[in-house]
Amino acid sequence: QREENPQRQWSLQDFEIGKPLGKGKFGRVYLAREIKSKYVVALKVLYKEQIEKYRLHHQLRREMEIQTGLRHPNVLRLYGWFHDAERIYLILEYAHGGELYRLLRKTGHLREKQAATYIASLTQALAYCHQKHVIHRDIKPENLLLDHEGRLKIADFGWSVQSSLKRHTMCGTLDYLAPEMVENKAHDYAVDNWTLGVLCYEFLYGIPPFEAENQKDTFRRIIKVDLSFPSIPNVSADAKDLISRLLVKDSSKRLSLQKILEHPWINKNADPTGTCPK
Ligand SMILES: CC(=O)NC[C@@H]1CCN(c2c(Cl)cnc3[nH]c(-c4cn(C)nc4C)nc23)C1
Repeated sequence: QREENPQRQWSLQDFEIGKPLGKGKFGRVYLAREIKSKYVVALKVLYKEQIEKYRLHHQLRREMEIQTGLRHPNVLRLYGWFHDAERIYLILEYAHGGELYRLLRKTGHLREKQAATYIASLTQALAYCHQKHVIHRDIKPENLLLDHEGRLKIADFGWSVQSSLKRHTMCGTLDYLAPEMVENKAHDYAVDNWTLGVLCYEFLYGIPPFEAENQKDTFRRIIKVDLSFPSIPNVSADAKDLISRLLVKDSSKRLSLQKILEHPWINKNADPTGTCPK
């Protein structure tokens, strides 16, 4: 049957391949340009044998169906895909600003206006995803990209799920896991709210809140919600208030996405255009 928006059949011959941009989960991502339109994209190349070996084709299919259907200024677009004998190619939006992670490592920590702007963008993107019944579950700085105007883009929906009922599968890296995921309990949308708290803390202090020497200690700190605020850098009381209302063990008591957007710290500091000029 015809697609919702008729995707023409792409092939490798339609693109000029540029420099490698980095490693995704199961393949490399290249800068590329569609020859006719000169449109610049990121081309994610995945090896079929890897996908089969790790039995990931259903997860990949889910990622592709989910990301193709999402249209939001803070969600990286998946324009289409094609394959050849050994590889699957995802035609992704190219984020000119690169990984937020690098910016964070370079600057150490973000200014409050910058951090609030990114948290507001992430919250709006998650509210959009949740109303489309999608839980990302893997929001971490490595999966956050920046466009040419410094606008945040959530990428890599590899672990996102079409949430019908509560999910039980383990996923994500340690620092960003909510207690109910660490304790392998049923979890739902509210895991993304917890992660927003972790990210907000990391944007402002440069380190995630429950960082520890090893996994066991990180797990223990998460389950205990062992949260403390360093005195350096000096962070506003409003910011700490928002973080404290997100890093709550009982997932039903975490601040809702709507309430985050109404929080005083967001209202005072977030740039409505999402770009937050220097
Ligand atoms: C979230 C994710 O999939 N990360 C792994 C891949 C690394 C490059 N990916 C990019 C993807 Cl999928 C899209 N756009 C990108 N832009 C860049 C980039 C730009 N600069 C200046 N430096 C970099 C790096 N990278 C991408 C994603």
